[in-house]
Amino acid sequence: MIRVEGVTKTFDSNTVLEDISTTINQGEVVAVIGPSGSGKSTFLRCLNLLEKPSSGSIWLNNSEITNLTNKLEVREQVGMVFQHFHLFPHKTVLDNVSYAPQKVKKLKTNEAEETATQLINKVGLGDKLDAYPNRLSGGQKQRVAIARALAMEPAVMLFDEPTSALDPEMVKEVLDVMKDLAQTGMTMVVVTHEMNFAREVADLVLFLDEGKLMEEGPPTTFFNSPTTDRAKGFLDKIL
Ligand SMILES: Nc1ncnc2c1ncn2[C@@H]1O[C@H](COP(=O)(O)OP(=O)(O)OP(=O)(O)O)[C@@H](O)[C@H]1O
Repeated sequence: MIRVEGVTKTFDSNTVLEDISTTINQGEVVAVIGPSGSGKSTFLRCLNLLEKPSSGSIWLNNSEITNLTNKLEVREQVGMVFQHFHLFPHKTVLDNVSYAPQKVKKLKTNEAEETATQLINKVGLGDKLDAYPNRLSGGQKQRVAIARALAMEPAVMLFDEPTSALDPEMVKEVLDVMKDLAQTGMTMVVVTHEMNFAREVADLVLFLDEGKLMEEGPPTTFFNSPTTDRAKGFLDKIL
């Protein structure tokens, strides 16, 4: 579904990703793990062209997207959830979720609102349809952000440290929504520091260090028998 071939990303003279190649198959949940500054977010942002690779190519469903000028086409297919929610502050929960399908997919208001309501119910916020973001907790905001991304019916969902800005008691409610989503067969790429999520939910772990893809494999292999000193050192520090 997503193929990454020899992707390198350089900011000025700083090489942040170096010759990354991997394949993310349909329905797979991929956890991207690594120390701070290892390039995880940049890798994720290359997948939906928020960052353009300096070299190499990205393929989505066998079409190369690396040089597409119409990035909207990619964003429709690849949803993204950020650490800091980015909800529209002056729109209600319902309007936040139904806005893009009306604007971009040209859905009629009632159609968009019907789908949005279903998604908002699914993330457990059916009683907050008319609430504004400033009345929601961080965990609730993030669940709205997930519903909003899903409203575009993406083929792939990217999550960039979706629980890092949350108070600890709200982390679980967001991870639970993500687990449910994984069970529906959604293809998901998740940059995360939540090792239990990676262990329990991911099909594949990508371990990045200093911009290099150092290890790639199922979580049991990565967590139980990492092969590189870098991964061993990282796991020793955090587990
Ligand atoms: N737009 C940018 N311009 C210049 N340098 C950048 C830019 N974005 C990221 N970088 C640099 O790229 C490197 C990797 O950053 P990135 O955010 O991808 O790492 P990360 O592994 O996600 O880190 P963290 O876990 O701390 O979020 C860092 O040195 C960062 O300063």
